[in-house]
Amino acid sequence: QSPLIQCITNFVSMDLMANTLLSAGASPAMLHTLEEIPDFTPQVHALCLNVGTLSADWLPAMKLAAELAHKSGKPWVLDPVAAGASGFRLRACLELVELKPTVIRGNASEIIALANASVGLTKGVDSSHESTDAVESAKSLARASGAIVAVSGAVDIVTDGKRVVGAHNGVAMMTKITATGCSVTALIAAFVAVDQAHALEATAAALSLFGIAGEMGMKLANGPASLRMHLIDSLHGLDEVCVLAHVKIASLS
Ligand SMILES: Nc1ncnc2c1ncn2[C@@H]1O[C@H](COP(=O)(O)OP(=O)(O)O)[C@@H](O)[C@H]1O
Ligand SMILES: Cc1ncsc1CCOP(=O)(O)O
Ligand SMILES: [Mg+2]
Repeated sequence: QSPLIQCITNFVSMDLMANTLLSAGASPAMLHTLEEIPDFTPQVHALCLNVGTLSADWLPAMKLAAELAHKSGKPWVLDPVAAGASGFRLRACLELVELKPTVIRGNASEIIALANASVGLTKGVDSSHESTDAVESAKSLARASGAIVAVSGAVDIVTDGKRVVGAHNGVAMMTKITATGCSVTALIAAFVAVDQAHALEATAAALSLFGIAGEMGMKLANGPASLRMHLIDSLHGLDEVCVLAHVKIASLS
């Protein structure tokens, strides 16, 4: 279906995120100017908001885009990068959560910070927790927000507040490439755009597929830089037979 995905994202991630969407068959558009949002956002199939390099002047565009997506029945996905790193960032993330994201995807430390509304000891954009440490936080955030919540890590956890699913694909080397988390959030937006009625399943499938591409890519890679290239090539080359042979999604609840 090649869904059109609007991404308002951090400067670090723009290239890898756009290439991830293209290699998966979606159409990325990195449009973030406030003046363009009223014309453009109602036309997209899904929206991805990412606060990685947030500054105050970007926030009104993010909020307007989220409101328009919600109003026009389009899914939108939030990546609360480094949510617990500062009061400014945490407040911005909490305000965005109020605007009804379809999915929230973060690493474990981000989901714990958001669920507890707490600023604290952080490693910035990286996680200092395992995804399994964040299951209860993810469930309570899902219940409080109405969003599907995904926690990435060695096991990617996806919950709607009741059901909990684990996607077990991926390789640890993916954490050594900047913006893989951002990019899988955008991939989730593309998957949810195609199957909005099954947002939990679409989220788990996107995480699993990205992980499978990482596993395939790792067979050809020598380190993070070559994995970045082979991850994109592998994502582009995935077919149904390969996905069905490697997908590892299991119920955890
Ligand atoms: N230990 C791991 N083993 C396998 N895959 C991992 C591991 N840690 C993270 N990943 C994968 O790397 C990608 C980025 O996740 P993560 O590093 O948690 O996000 P972020 O970059 O936002 O912190 C995801 O696809 C995730 O499944
Ligand atoms: C390094 C960095 N700094 C601000 S945003 C960003 C990218 C984070 O990407 P990811 O969360 O996917 O690791
Ligand atoms: Mg991240």
